[in-house]
Amino acid sequence: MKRTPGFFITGTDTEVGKTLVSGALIVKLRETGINTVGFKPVVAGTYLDHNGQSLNEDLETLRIASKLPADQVNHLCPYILDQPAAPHLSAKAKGIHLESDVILKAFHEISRNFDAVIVEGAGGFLVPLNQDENLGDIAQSMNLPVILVVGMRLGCINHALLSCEALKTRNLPIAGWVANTLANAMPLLHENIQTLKERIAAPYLGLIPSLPKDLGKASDMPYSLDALQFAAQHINTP
Ligand SMILES: Nc1ncnc2c1ncn2[C@@H]1O[C@H](COP(=O)(O)OP(=O)(O)OP(=O)(O)O)[C@@H](O)[C@H]1O
Ligand SMILES: C[C@H](N)[C@H](N)CCCCCC(=O)O
Ligand SMILES: [Mg+2]
Repeated sequence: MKRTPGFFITGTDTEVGKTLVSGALIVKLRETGINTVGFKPVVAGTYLDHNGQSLNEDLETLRIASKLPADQVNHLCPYILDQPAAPHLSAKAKGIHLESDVILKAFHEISRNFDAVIVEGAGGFLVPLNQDENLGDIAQSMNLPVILVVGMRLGCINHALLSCEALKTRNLPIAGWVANTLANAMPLLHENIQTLKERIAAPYLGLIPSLPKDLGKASDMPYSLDALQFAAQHINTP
């Protein structure tokens, strides 16, 4: 396997399977001996576990995949906001100004201790960070090849092609794209994938099927390691 500094995982929208793909890639890279960790620039939305501790589902998934103990979850994200909303708005409601410098510092810190970092974006590619910056700027500063997760539902063709244009405008290399089946498979799934294959100038990394019932997750809970391993079997690493 080629050496990789990691990937920036973006998606056609929020709730399209970025966390599933990020966790699966961490599992895959770790299986080949690459000491890989997950990272999120910002998360919005927390739940209370049975001990009353405030947790975020994406960070828990990335932590479990990265084989880190519970008390190290804060290393995976500099901004943990409680309200599940657009991050700059959740932050503003709490009087917090999201700073790219803070995010990049946390990213460089964690990068020092691992061979590869899988960075999961928040929402789609151009989600705002503050009045002047967005997640696309963060991806550009991190200088990682990008993987686009396409949530296979009606409308995804347009969202995927818009995302590719935005990536191209920023000269960000697309290492590949993943088709992710959401809970309900869409009509003409394979024809939709073919349409995208003909239009996205980057390798197709595979189709993740709908998770089997016993591997499905409650909406605000993390993915299980079994679910990540299932997804990992269906995608290639670029
Ligand atoms: N292959 C799949 N099979 C069944 N359900 C899925 C699949 N992929 C994703 N889902 C469901 O869709 C929801 C969104 O997935 P996920 O959290 O991975 O998206 P996301 O892009 O990371 O969202 P966010 O923008 O909030 O980070 C989850 O609740 C998950 O259960
Ligand atoms: C809270 C949610 N799960 C995501 N983490 C954030 C999604 C932000 C979407 C903003 C938008 O594009 O309108
Ligand atoms: Mg996510």
